[in-house]
Amino acid sequence: MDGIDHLADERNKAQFDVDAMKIVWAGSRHAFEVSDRISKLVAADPGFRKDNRPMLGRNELFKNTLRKAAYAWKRIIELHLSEEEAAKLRFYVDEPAYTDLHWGMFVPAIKGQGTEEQQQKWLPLAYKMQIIGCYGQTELGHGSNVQGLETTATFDPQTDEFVIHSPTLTSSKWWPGGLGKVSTHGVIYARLITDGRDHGVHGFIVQLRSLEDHSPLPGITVGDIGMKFGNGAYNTMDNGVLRFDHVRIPRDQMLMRVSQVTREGKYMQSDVPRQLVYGTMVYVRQTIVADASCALSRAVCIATRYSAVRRQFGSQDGGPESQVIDYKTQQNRLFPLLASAYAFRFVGEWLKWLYTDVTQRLQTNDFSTLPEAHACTAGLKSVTTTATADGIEECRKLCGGHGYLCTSGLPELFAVYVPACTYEGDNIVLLLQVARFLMKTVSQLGSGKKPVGTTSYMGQIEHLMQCRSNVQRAEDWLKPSAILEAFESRAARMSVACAQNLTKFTNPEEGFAELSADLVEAAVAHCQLIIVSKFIEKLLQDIPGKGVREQLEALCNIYALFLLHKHQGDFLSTGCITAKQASLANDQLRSLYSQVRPNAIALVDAFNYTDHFLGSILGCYDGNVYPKLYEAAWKDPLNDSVVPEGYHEYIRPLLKQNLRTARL
Ligand SMILES: CCCCC/C=C\C/C=C\C/C=C\C=C\C(=O)SCCNC(=O)CCNC(=O)[C@H](O)C(C)(C)COP(=O)(O)OP(=O)(O)OC[C@H]1O[C@@H](n2cnc3c(N)ncnc32)[C@H](O)[C@@H]1OP(=O)(O)O
Ligand SMILES: Cc1cc2nc3c(=O)[nH]c(=O)nc-3n(C[C@H](O)[C@H](O)[C@H](O)COP(=O)(O)OP(=O)(O)OC[C@H]3O[C@@H](n4cnc5c(N)ncnc54)[C@H](O)[C@@H]3O)c2cc1C
Repeated sequence: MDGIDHLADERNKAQFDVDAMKIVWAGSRHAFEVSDRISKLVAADPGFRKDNRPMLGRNELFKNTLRKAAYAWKRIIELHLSEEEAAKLRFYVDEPAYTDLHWGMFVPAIKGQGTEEQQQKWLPLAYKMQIIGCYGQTELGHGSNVQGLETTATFDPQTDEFVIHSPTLTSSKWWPGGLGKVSTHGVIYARLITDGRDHGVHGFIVQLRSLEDHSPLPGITVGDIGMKFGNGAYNTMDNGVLRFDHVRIPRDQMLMRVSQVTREGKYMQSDVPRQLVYGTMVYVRQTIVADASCALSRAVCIATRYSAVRRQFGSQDGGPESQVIDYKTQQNRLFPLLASAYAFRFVGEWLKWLYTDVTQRLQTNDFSTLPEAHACTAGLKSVTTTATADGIEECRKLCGGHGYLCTSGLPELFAVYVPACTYEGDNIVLLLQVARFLMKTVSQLGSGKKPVGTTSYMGQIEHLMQCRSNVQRAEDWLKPSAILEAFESRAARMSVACAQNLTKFTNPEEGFAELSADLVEAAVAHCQLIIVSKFIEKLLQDIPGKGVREQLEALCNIYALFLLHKHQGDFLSTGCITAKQASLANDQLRSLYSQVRPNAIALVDAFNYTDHFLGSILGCYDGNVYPKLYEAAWKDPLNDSVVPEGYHEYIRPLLKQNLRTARL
C-alpha cells in the first residue's frame, strides 16, 4: 500500500539467521525451495483468490471450490508438477475440497489395503482423476465405534458378487467428505457376511455415480448432509449421506490384502493383523499432526505480527503507546503457542519417520511396532489438535476486537480447524486407546519384557517412582535432563497410579470405564512427554545458521516449562517436584519470554507464509494494518449502497411510528 515495512524495526532486532530457520522449519533445503516456489505461484494467481469466501452462499461457494479444484488440476498437469509439488499446491490453495479425501484417504486406502492386482487396476484411474473417490466409513448411528457399523456386504456365490445394503436409517453413511456431490467411487466400510457368518468390518470399492452423466447408480441414494459450523470454512466440502439398496459389486472389489473371500465364498485371513483394516486412519492421523503445526503457526504468525503493530496504553511524554506484545500477559499467552507450533513441527517430522518405519516393517511381515504406531498417532493427533484448536481461538482473543473480523482470517481458520478434534477419531476416544496401551505396558513391567520406543522410559520405573527433582535455581530448569526427568516421572507415576487403581476392580472393563477420566490425563502426560523429548532430540542434531540453535533451545524450554506450569497440579500431586521448584520454573519462563521477545517477528517470518496463504489483514507481512482494515470495510457488500436495502420496508416505517409516539 504505502510500500513501507511497518515491522522493519522488529525484523532488525532479530538475533538469528531467519533464512537458516526457514530451512529448519521446512525440514530441508529441498522442502523449503518447493514450498517457497509453489506458495508464491498460488499467491500470484488470481484463479486462487479466496478473500470473498465468507460472503458467498453455499451453492456459489461450492461451485467456486469445484472451479478451483479443476483449475488446480489443470495447473498441475500444465506445469508437470511432481506428487510432492502437487500436494503443496493443494495445500496453499487452502480450501477444503473433495480432492483432500481423494488423495488423502481414497488413494491411501487402496494402497494400504488392496492387493497388488487391485492397486494396478484402480490406482492409475485414481491418479489420473478418471475416477474420484471418498472414504465411506462413518454412519449416522456410529462413528467412533467402528465395530458397530451396520452396512452389510453379503457374498452371493451364485453371481460371485457382494450385495451392499443399508439395513436401517442409522446405517446410512454420514459425513464422508467429497461423497455428497462429487465422488464417483468410495472405499466403503461394511460388515462382511459369507454363508450367514459375520466377519466384521471390511473395505470395498463401490462405484456410486455414473461416469457418463454423474447420476447415482441404481440402488444408491446420495446427497449432502447440510451446512456446517462457520461461514465459508468447511462448507466448501460436500460431506455426504449415502444409502445402499442391495447394490451389487464384483467380488474382486473387496480390498483383499488383509483377508480374502474365495470364488466358493470361503473367508480366509492372511497372517497380517486385522487392525490393518484401520491402516488408513493411522496414516491420516500422522498427517494431521504435521498439519496441526501449520494451522497453529498460521494463527500465531497473525497474532504475533498484530501484537507488534497494535499499541495500547503506556504513552510517556506524548510518545507512542506500548506495543501490546510487550505486555507480559500477552507474552505468556502468545509465546507458548509459538513454541508449540515449533514443537508440533518436530514431533510431526518424527511421527512421519515412525510411520515410514512401521510401513516398511509391515512389508516384511514384522508387526511388532504396530501397537506403538497406533498409540503414537492416536495420542499425538489428539493432543496436538486440541492444543491447536484452543490456540487458534486464543490467537483470535490476542488480537482484541479486530480478531473477530473475518478479515483477520482467524474466525475462518478456527471454524475449518476445530473439527480436527473430532474427525479421524474423537480426541477422547483416541486418548483412551493410548491409555489401554499404557496399562498394558505397565502390566508387563514385572514380566521381564523390556518396554521399547516411546515407553522405554518405563524401563527405569523404580527410579522414576521415587526420584525427586534436584532443581535449586531457576536456570537449572534449562537442563534437558531436569526437564526430561520431571516429565518422565510425572507420566510414569500417573500411569502406575491408574494401573494400581484398576486392580481394585474385579471386572477390568468396569474399572477402565470408571477411571477413564484419570486414564485420559495419564495418556496426555505420556503424549506431552513424547513431544518434549522429540524437541530435545531435535536439538541434538546439527543445526546450522547463526543463532538458530539458541532460539530453538529457548522455544523448547518455553514449551516444556509452560506445560509444567499449566499442569503443575500433576507434577506436585505426584511428588515429582516441589512447590518451590514449580515457582522457579515460572521465574525461568518469564526470563525466556524476554529472550524471545526481540526475535518474535523473525520467528514467525521463518514460517515463510505468503499474505495470500495467511489470508489476514492483521497478519500481513508489512504490518500496514489500519489502512487495509479501513479499505476492506468499504468493500463489504453491505456498503455497496449508503442507504441499505430494506430501509423503505423496515426502517422508515419504524422511524415514522417513533415520531408519532414522540409527539403523543
Ligand atoms: C494430505 C491429505 C490429507 C487428507 C486428510 C487430512 C486431514 C483431514 C482433513 C479433513 C478431514 C477429512 C476426513 C476425515 C475422515 C474421517 O474422519 S474417517 C473416519 C475416522 N474414524 C475414526 O477415526 C473412528 C475411530 N475409532 C477407531 O479407530 C476404533 O473404533 C477404535 C480404535 C476406537 C476402537 O477399535 P476396536 O477395534 O473396536 O477396538 P479395541 O479397542 O478393542 O481394539 C482392538 C485392538 O486393535 C488395536 N487398534 C485399534 N485401532 C488400531 C489401529 N488403527 N491400528 C492398529 N491397531 C489398532 C487396539 O490397540 C487393540 O489392540 P489390543 O488388542 O489391545 O492389542
Ligand atoms: C468435518 C468432518 C469430516 C469428516 N469426514 C469423514 C470422512 O471423510 N469419512 C468418514 O468416514 N467419516 C468422516 N467424519 C466422521 C468422523 O470420523 C466422526 O465424526 C468421528 O470419528 C467421531 O465419531 P462420532 O461422530 O461417532 O462421535 P461419537 O463417538 O458419537 O462422540 C460423541 C461424544 O461421545 C464421546 N464418546 C464416544 N465414545 C466414547 C467412549 N468409548 N468413552 C468415552 N467417551 C466416548 C466422545 O468423546 C464425544 O464427546 C467426519 C467428521 C467431521 C466432523
